[in-house]
Amino acid sequence: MAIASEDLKFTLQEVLDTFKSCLSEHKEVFLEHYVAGWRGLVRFMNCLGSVFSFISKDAVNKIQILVNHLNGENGAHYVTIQSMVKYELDSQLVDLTKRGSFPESGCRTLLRLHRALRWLELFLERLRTSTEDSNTSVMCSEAYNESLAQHHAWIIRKAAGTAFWALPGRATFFDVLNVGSPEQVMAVLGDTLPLISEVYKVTEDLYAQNNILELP
Ligand SMILES: CCCCCCCCCCCCC/C=C/[C@@H](O)[C@H](COP(=O)(O)O)NC(=O)CCCCCCCCCCCCCCC
Repeated sequence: MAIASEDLKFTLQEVLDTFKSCLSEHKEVFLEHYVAGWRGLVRFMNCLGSVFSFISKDAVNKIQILVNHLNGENGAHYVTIQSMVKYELDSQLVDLTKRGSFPESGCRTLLRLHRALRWLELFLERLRTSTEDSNTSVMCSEAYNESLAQHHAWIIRKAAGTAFWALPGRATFFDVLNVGSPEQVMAVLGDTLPLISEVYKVTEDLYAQNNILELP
């Protein structure tokens, strides 16, 4: 499976690099790189098996909505998350209290990925501090229950919970990451996590300031 391994190696490095290039010096988040980071994550998730495909389908769908905004005629307003929020709110392109005319607004679409980024942060932090006998399914569901689950209906929580049990064990998971020894995996996670946390925090603050953390 040399090709799959190469692919994974590339993906992890890509995730690291894209999250690195997400933030401008003024702490703006470039949407193009944010989306690229998600593409890398999804590619990685696809290698974990087809039980995750209902999750990656939703992520891909949301990534595509954002790419369409970026490439659309108003693309210039979508260069950063900050400019997107300002443009969509000023132009009243966001459903604020109930779903209506703008089911594909950039603001509500990105919010879903943003919440998933919190799951990722919690999961990777658990992975980084795990020991040989830690269980990836448990780490994954704990991270999920502390974050995304609160925003999901019962049926989605149930499906996600079932999929988590199909995750490979820690040793296999680390092999699949293909960065080298467990120590090297820990080091890469240690490099990646602060970048992801920072992007998460900047986005969270922006959404809080604009009072759009609960968009329908
Ligand atoms: C590693 C195993 C992957 C576990 C992923 C944990 C997240 C579980 C999410 C379950 C989502 C189920 C699909 C449907 C979701 C939607 O209902 C729901 C709401 O959308 P709506 O308001 O438009 O209706 N959508 C969402 O919340 C967005 C979910 C996006 C999930 C993306 C997950 C990507 C995970 C990437 C894993 C990479 C691991 C990398 C390790 C180095």
